[in-house]
Amino acid sequence: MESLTVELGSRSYPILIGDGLIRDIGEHVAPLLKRPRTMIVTDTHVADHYLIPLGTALAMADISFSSFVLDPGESTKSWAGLARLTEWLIGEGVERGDHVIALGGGVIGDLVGFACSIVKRGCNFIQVPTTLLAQVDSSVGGKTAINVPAGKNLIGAFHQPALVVIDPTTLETLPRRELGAGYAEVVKYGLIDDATFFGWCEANGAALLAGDSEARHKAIAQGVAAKARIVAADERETQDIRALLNLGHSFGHALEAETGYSDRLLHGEAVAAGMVLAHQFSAAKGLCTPEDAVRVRDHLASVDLPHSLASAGVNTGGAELADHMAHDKKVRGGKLPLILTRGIGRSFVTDEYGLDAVAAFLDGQRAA
Ligand SMILES: NC(=O)c1ccc[n+]([C@@H]2O[C@H](COP(=O)([O-])OP(=O)(O)OC[C@H]3O[C@@H](n4cnc5c(N)ncnc54)[C@H](O)[C@@H]3O)[C@@H](O)[C@H]2O)c1
Ligand SMILES: O=C(O)C(=O)C[C@@H](O)[C@H](O)[C@H](O)COP(=O)(O)O
Ligand SMILES: [Zn+2]
Repeated sequence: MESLTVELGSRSYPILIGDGLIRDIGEHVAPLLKRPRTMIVTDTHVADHYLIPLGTALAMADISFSSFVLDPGESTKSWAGLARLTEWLIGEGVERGDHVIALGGGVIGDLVGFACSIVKRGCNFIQVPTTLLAQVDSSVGGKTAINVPAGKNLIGAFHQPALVVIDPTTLETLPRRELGAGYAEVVKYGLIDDATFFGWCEANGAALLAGDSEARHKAIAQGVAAKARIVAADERETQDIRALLNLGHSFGHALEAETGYSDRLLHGEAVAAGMVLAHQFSAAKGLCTPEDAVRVRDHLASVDLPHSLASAGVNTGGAELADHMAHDKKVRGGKLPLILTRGIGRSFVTDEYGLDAVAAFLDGQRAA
């Protein structure tokens, strides 16, 4: 088992990574609990595979539990999902000192984290991520949220988990399309500030997606370490450091809004197309070379991820897409900071370009 810490002073927490860890989770959870009781929240797909193993591991550590199983998919990350979950937690008699377990992908993690930030003005939660996306990204860092019609994650809170337990073997049951969506967030770490890791992705991405456990392990360990480092440096995204984790997201969230947060375009798929657009926009402004943008597009295309407006299934005008972007949480003084790049692994934040420029660029991409 590997262990690293998200260094946040009194709110620091460990991330444990190990094959089969879900079956030994009791020994890691028990020391945190004020009473030998917990609540597991998951979705139907994940419950089919992992609710019994997790429950058995807790029972072996003399921890009693109840469980709540939600519908899978992005629509659960909503006011309705939040209402159902918070009412269930209160009905279960959740106490502030309790630790609720979020077992699942980013949807369950974001929803449970947000519910735990507000129920009884805050209780603890533990992330047990079961998608590649959640293992390399969403389970760490404490961004919690639901979606609303105006935009992605617009209602939420920063609320850090008390523990993250990553069992990479859970990815063996994850559908290939979901694995690909998570892979986009893996590639993101290379594009932010680690050109060597992007090169590793080009060489090893296909093997990872075909089930190579060594490649999977390297990607998770590398991704989670990068995320822990960035979150520790700028927990609340106030210093243009954590904002780098939004590479591809201003464009991507607009694509998700356009496709109705539906199965038509998964979050990671939207991020893949968004990262290509961010590189193409940077190239159009002379910030990076056209070859850099081509390299990013070609790699994402080679693993069957969306890499253009057309392959993301979006044919909307630039102005409408830019309207979605105006709701971005990073907007300050009416300006949207964009994550652009000076080359592979050289991303930076700038508010030099207005939404008009973005809209005109997107119209050009639509026609391309
Ligand atoms: N908080 C953050 O920092 C952060 C970071 C990135 C993404 N996100 C959010 O995460 C969400 C996307 O998360 P996701 O990609 O994990 O999707 P998800 O949670 O919807 O899970 C994807 C699908 O896979 C199923 N599934 C999960 N684990 C499985 C397993 N091991 N075996 C079989 N099926 C399994 C789920 O039931 C679901 O149908 C988005 O809402 C996005 O905004 C948050
Ligand atoms: O943890 C972060 O910070 C991220 O930006 C990670 C992103 O992958 C994630 O999708 C995040 O939810 C997007 O940021 P948001 O602030 O727009 O919700
Ligand atoms: Zn994301």
